[in-house]
Amino acid sequence: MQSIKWSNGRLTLLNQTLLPGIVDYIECGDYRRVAEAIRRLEVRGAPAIGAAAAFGLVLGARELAGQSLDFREALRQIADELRQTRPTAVNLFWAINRMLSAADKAPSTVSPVELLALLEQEALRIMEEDREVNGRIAQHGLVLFPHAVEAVLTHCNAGALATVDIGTALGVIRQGWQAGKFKRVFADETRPLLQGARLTAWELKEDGIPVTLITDSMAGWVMKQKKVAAVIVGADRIATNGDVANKIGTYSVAVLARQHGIPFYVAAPVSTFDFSIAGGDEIPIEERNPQEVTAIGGTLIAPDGIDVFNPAFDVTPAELVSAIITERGVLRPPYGPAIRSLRK
Ligand SMILES: CSC[C@H]1O[C@H](OP(=O)(O)O)[C@H](O)[C@@H]1O
Repeated sequence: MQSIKWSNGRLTLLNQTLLPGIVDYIECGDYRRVAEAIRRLEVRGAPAIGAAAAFGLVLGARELAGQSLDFREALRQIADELRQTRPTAVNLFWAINRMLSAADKAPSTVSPVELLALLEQEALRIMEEDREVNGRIAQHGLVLFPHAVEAVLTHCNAGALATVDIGTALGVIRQGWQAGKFKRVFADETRPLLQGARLTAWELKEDGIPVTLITDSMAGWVMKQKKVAAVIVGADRIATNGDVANKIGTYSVAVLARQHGIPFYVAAPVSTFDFSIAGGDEIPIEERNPQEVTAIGGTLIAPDGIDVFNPAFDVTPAELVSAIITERGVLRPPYGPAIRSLRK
């Protein structure tokens, strides 16, 4: 299952809001449709959002190439529109900045058409690098399982649908299962948008990996009953001190894991680290439409107009994180020095 496809200058996104029941695709003819897809979570997951935005800039550059205007300034305006789609996943900003940097490095004499070709190559590199990074994260994750365990738990979806390839947390899970490190995965449904139930359970079932779906409120009891030996989740932004922003509910899982003496692992590429912030309290947390909480599939599950708090992410403090699995290896606390070394 490919979340994103670029072929013959056309961007195709798997519409994740319709999964698992409907497998349908969105053909993005211009950057505005890409921005809408990110806002709607038709494409979602930090690395996937970054890659989609990169190709959104390519579509924008193609639109500009035929116009007589300040190409680079107009491209920066399109980049700003893409930046405003979602605030938490740092990969969005990392990818956009990388694309603009590629354009800025080009000589001022290059034509818009030549810049367009250069931007397309950079977006393709971002996609290919994510593919390679997924594989390296999966490999490094194996060291965390020297002995086979019964099962692991994951929250939300950090799989193929959140990246360009096999995923981050689900990449580790796929590799671990293939290596016989565990026999089953417990997947939190992940209210309110159910990325666990709709996406992770679907991905793992498609791969033939035994998966048990649970509601978010069951995670503690599953741990109390010793049904899982580790937690593996993804991330949307990691601060220099190791604080981790991830889907809402992740912090609760981390606290429960600590209570039950279960290791809590985070799998994330270096592109998810935000070296500009010291701690998690600087991470912007997206708040989304209250109707995501008060309705499911258009059916009201709460009084209409009820007050709602709907943060899409929370921040797990570094002291609750047992290890961070990156493509450069496994980081252990204290995270500061190890994370700063990633920057080089
Ligand atoms: C590999 S990043 C996946 C990360 O992104 C998800 O958020 P969303 O579905 O809102 O894009 C969630 O936090 C996942 O852990």
